Amino acid sequence: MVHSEQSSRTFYANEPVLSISGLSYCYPDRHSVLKYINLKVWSGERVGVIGPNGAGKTTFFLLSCGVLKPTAGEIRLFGKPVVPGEFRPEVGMVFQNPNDQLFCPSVKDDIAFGPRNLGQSNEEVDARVREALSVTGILKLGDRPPHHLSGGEKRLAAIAGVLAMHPRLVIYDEPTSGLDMRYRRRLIRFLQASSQEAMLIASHDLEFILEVCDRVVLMDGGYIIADGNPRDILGNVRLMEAHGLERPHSLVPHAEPHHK
Ligand SMILES: Nc1ncnc2c1ncn2[C@@H]1O[C@H](COP(=O)(O)OP(=O)(O)OP(=O)(O)O)[C@@H](O)[C@H]1O
Repeated sequence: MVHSEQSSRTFYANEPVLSISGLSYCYPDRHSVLKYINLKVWSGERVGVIGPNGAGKTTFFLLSCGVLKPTAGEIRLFGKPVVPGEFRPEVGMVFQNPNDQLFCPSVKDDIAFGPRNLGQSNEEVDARVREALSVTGILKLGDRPPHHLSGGEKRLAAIAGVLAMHPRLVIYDEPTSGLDMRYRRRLIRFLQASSQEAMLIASHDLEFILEVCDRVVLMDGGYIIADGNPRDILGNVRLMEAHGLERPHSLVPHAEPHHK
């Protein structure tokens, strides 16, 4: 495995946010999709998870938040084992398709749904809804029906719904898919400014990963192939090409000679 200790930020924490050891998973109709994964995510880290189609990224996320049950191995969130099916408000997942997450008559109701189910008071629920609308920059959308929103607006509404739960780990699956340049840029700024929670972000948009993440994990064939500094991993042409990926354009040296 390629490993780089270098990171653009320093983290201070005794206990990992997420600790995964010996994690393996097989879908009922398939041989193994994840093979003995070990990983620790620390407080405040923004970890990009990259890899070709079918590498196992989404499966890994569904296991991390207790939607799927590991075939082998252990997952701990803040030191406590993840029990499949058990609700853990410390972790929130933003699904690839926001339609999977939005189901209430208004955006505000959707955002309120989680905190209300946590048993928060009406005042606290209202405060969290306002805060989530504000940090995601969608205050004007609060009263709109989610199914009338554009794809980009829906994505921000789905993120707001997750943030209203005050999670300490947020998992984003392909957050830029379907976003135009303006919404993509808004999302980048928002994620760069988010320092409270740790993040796991799967994306094929490698320029986005470079802008947002301070650590990258490269997965392929159910294995973690590399784990380290985003520029070291994404700039490693041989490594990237060996796993069906391309070095992002912004990491191509300007002085590189043209091939004839
Ligand atoms: N419900 C399922 N039942 C059986 N096999 C599945 C199921 N979901 C995913 N798989 C298989 O597991 C493997 C990993 O899929 P997964 O969605 O985790 O990959 P991924 O890295 O997220 O891919 P992508 O980048 O295309 O989203 C793939 O071969 C996929 O076909």
